[in-house]
Amino acid sequence: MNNQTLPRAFVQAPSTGTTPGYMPGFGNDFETEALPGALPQGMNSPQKCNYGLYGEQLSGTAFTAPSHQNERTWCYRIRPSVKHSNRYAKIDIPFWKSAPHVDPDVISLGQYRWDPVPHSDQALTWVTGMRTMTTAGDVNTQVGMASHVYLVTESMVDQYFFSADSELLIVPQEGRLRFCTELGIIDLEPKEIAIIPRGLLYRVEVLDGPARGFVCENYGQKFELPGRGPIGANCMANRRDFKSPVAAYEDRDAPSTVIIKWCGQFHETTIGHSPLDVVAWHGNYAPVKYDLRTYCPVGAVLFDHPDPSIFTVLTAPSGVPGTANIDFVLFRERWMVAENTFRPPWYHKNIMSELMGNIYGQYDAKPQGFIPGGLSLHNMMLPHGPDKNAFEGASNAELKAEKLDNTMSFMFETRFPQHLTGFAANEAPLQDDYIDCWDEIEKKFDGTPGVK
Ligand SMILES: O=C(O)Cc1cc(O)ccc1O
Ligand SMILES: [Fe+2]
Repeated sequence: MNNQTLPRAFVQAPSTGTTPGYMPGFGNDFETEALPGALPQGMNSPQKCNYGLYGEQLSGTAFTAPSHQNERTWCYRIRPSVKHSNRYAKIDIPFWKSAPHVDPDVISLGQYRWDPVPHSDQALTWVTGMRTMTTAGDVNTQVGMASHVYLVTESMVDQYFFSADSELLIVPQEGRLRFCTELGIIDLEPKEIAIIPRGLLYRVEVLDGPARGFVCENYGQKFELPGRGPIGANCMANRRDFKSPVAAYEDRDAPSTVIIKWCGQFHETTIGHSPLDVVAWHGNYAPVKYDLRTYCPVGAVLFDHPDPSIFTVLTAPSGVPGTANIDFVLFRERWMVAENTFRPPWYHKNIMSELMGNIYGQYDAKPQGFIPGGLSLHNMMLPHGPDKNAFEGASNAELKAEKLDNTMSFMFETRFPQHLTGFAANEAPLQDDYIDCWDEIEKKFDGTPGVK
């Protein structure tokens, strides 16, 4: 056994605890071991690893990616992941779709809004309970995204999953889930988000169900923190508020299945043990969670309404500077103080496609109809903005300092048009009358000067 001294920042995993342990930071180079001395020091590939562990690298970026973007993690595990007992067989997961997926019978051009997708009496896991609402781009060329609603009632038992296609940004709206991953355990509840990286194996357990939420499946370059520009080094999302799990492993022999999403298709193989057998790891490619209540919004302090990019929590670049594959934007509680200003979002058409979800409360541009658990889609270049009531209310409101309270909605905004799935168009509770919310907007112009 190798008796090296543990580094100062070392975090010990709880071997049995019910509360997972976390390490703060976003994209840090972490190191963590569940057994003392399991992590080699000063090198990655000793001739023999301590405890008889196998060393294995998980690369999240090309080997040659620029160093500030290069991400990989070294795992020290009971068995190498290549040990599975049969070839991959295709399986059908009918409601989880991938781009390109253009249903010829569905019209994606339009302003759309949905009530919360209801639970059914079906037992659904993280994999079978995924309901794709929209797809954008192309999973094979690694551009674009899909948006999903998850409806989960059952824990995965001796079943594991990974997506080779994507990282998943998870936004819970109801219920609590536990993500038991190769790199440790993340518990997740509403007002928090998590990112599960591409290729990382995990099992999802229901802590408090049924669970519902939203997922942004990112086919492209990883989410990162947006540059703050002149805002400086603080506010918006701060790195220390992101938490990655400490190492936690299972040494359990049980016939199990591994489901793999690969190029938009699902496959299964069998394995004789829990693959969550990483005893120690170090690196910067890791799952992470973040409490949205720690997001520090920056906004207008005198007049006008800035572009919503001011509320970007995370951005996934597309290769075109400043034009994201996906921005994840948060509309949370904040003070409204702008003078002589129409304070809610303005009317607009946007080259980017905006999918929104309501986590809780009321959204200022749509005081009615956009309810917690609900979604809306304003696709590429389609006009939208405040409904009639929001417009009249905000145009006539006394402009004192006002706290927008009890509000948390978000947007997955992508440079690619989003195509509705058949599920979104025909099975999910689409509000047929959504566009009527702008019906009553009247012409005020009569050719005479003056405020109307
Ligand atoms: O359409 C929406 O409600 C999202 C949005 C909010 C905002 O403050 C400005 C622009 C925008 O697209
Ligand atoms: Fe918008």
